[in-house]
Amino acid sequence: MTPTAQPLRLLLIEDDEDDYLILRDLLDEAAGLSCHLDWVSGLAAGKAALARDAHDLYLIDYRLGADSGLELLEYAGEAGRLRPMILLTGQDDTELDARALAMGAADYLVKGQFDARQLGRAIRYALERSAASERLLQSNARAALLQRCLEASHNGVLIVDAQAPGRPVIYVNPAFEQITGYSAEEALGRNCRFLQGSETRQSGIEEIRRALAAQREVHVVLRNFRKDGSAFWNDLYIAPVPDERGVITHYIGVQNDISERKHFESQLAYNANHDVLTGLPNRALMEDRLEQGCQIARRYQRQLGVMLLDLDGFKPINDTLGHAIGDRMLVEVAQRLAAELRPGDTLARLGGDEFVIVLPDLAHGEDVLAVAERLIACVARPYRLNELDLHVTASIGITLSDGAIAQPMQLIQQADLAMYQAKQRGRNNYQWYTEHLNRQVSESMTLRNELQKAIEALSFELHYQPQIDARSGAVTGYEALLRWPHAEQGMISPARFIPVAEDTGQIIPISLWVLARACRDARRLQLDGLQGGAVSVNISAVHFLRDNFLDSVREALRASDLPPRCLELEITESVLLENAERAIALLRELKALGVGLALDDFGTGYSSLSYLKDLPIDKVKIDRSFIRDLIDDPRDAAVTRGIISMAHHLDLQVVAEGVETAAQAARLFDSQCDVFQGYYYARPMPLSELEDYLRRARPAALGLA
Ligand SMILES: Nc1nc2c(ncn2[C@@H]2O[C@H](COP(=O)(O)O[C@H]3[C@@H](O)[C@H](n4cnc5c(=O)[nH]c(N)nc54)O[C@@H]3COP(=O)(O)O)[C@@H](O)[C@H]2O)c(=O)[nH]1
Repeated sequence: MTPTAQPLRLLLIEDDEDDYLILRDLLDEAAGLSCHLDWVSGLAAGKAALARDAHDLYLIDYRLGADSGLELLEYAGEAGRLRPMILLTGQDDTELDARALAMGAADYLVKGQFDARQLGRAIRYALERSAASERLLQSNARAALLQRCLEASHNGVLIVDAQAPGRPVIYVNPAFEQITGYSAEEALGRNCRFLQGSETRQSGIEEIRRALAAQREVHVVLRNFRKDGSAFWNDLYIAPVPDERGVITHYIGVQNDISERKHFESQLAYNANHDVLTGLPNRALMEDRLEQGCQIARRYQRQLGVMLLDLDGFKPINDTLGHAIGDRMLVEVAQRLAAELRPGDTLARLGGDEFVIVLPDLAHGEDVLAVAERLIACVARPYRLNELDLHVTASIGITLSDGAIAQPMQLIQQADLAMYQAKQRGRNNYQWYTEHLNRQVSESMTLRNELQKAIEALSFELHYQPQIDARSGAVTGYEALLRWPHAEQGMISPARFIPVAEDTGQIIPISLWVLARACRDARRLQLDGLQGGAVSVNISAVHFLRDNFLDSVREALRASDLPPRCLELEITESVLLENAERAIALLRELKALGVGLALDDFGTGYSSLSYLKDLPIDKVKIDRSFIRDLIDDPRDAAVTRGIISMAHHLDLQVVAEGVETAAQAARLFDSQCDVFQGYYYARPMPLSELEDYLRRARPAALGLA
């Protein structure tokens, strides 16, 4: 009986008041029973009281007028009332006793045959039995709920008997069956080792053994095997289950198949280190391999070779045929390169069409050359993609190390410099990194910085070199030549800084300044009454190909008020390289504007004669490399004559550059060359000197006619 401070509340359902009074007196006498007795009479009042459920125990008389107390037992049973009920009768009837107990009565007492002590004991027993069965019911309900939870769980659960020999499995839930493929019948009675397959030496298993020995819980991830032999990652939590005395009687294991998560994690780890397109190591993994390579080279006194390979001609394929084709080509390049390397080598893709090759174990540094040659050859084979034969080549920069380098990534920078050099040297070749190359690059960096300061301070000058008419000796024009007076290095040649400026884009402000200054100076000469003809300005292909080049010419003319016919633009064949049609269209617009056009350095570089007839130019300038050996080398003389003849047939004037001697001038004159320019006549000079020169110039003194 639950100990309570409150007296028990009892209800007597009885028609006879005398019986109520007798019972009340007996209860008062019953030792150890503190209770309060209520009384109702009749079946209806009894049902109502049962429905209210306000009492701890009911004493029900068998005879309720014409009704039977058994009806109340039945009613309570149907209503799910669980309070103990004791049936009281006037006579001892075994059959009635049995029926009453079957219908849920806790006891059966015959009126007049029990005393206070017996009544008290009957009530106590009834209450205790009722409490016990209520506890049992609750416990059964809880057990049923736990069972349902285990059955519904997505986690596999197994219970092991810790006391039985071999610790057999005594329970597995359906999720366990589903994860492992073993049915409960197949799993029960066995030790869990059957899930380990042959992998019994996993560190997790050791950990489980230690935990079980120490009787503590453990969480491990094991590689287990399903019934069909396939492996799965088992995220397993095992806890010891003690009984009331603290003795471990069972172990419960909760397991989860985390194979998918493991796969995803390893995919993530793979992706973090590999290029998704080609599957090659990416920059991160390459860095790692590079460091390892340096360690190997140091430890075993070997050479480490690092190559940076960049494809030539990949961009136009990618841009014109689309990225799908470009991607397929990159994959094929990766496969071809990989096939040329040894297992210990690393081929990585840095992005775009750039690959790194790390050769960590070279006996001789030169061994890298054979590899480079193989790589160049394999890349150059045609690619059959979308029924097209496509071609790319490779430029490779190579550097070597003995591994003693604090920052291995510097090797990539070195290889990059060498690769850039390979590009400059016509592509489809390899170049070594050298200290000299390094110096060149760092000089070029310094030059860039200084050039920027010069641009900002406008510390350039223009010198002018006269051009002489071969027949009359008159000055027909003068070429503007840029000069950069440097505080420490003196006059820096444009041949040195213009290529750097073209690379960096610094050529644009420089070129705009030259154009504006040349137009302004030419206009000043005109206003001073000096007849020098047109001023020729060298135009970099980088500037020429800018969208607003035409506007910048117009602006220079407008700002200086120079008539367009007094300006001549010298372009080189390189302007035609990228987009010849666009370049020719632009030349036509310039022509329409009224400026003169000359093709500079003719005979060098691209020199495709087919386009020459379409160019709206006025002049070609024979490169001074032909003039230099004109007298001694009959081939140069022949080329020069050929150029002059061809130009005349196309109605173009010919200017010879770099005329240094009278003999050269005479030979050129004989070959019908129209205009001479060179030190023989005058060196490039500042504007003030040009003014004097033009004042002094006498056609008869200069001409050969
Ligand atoms: N985009 C621009 N390029 C420019 C500009 N100014 C010059 N340049 C180009 O730089 C290159 C080197 O020019 P420079 O050192 O000025 O040399 C020129 C002449 O000084 C030189 N020359 C002239 N006569 C002789 C000679 O008899 N012998 C000899 N050894 N050299 C001589 O030739 C250069 C002229 O070249 P070109 O332009 O091809 O007529 C040079 O490529 C310049 O074009 C500029 O403002 N913008």
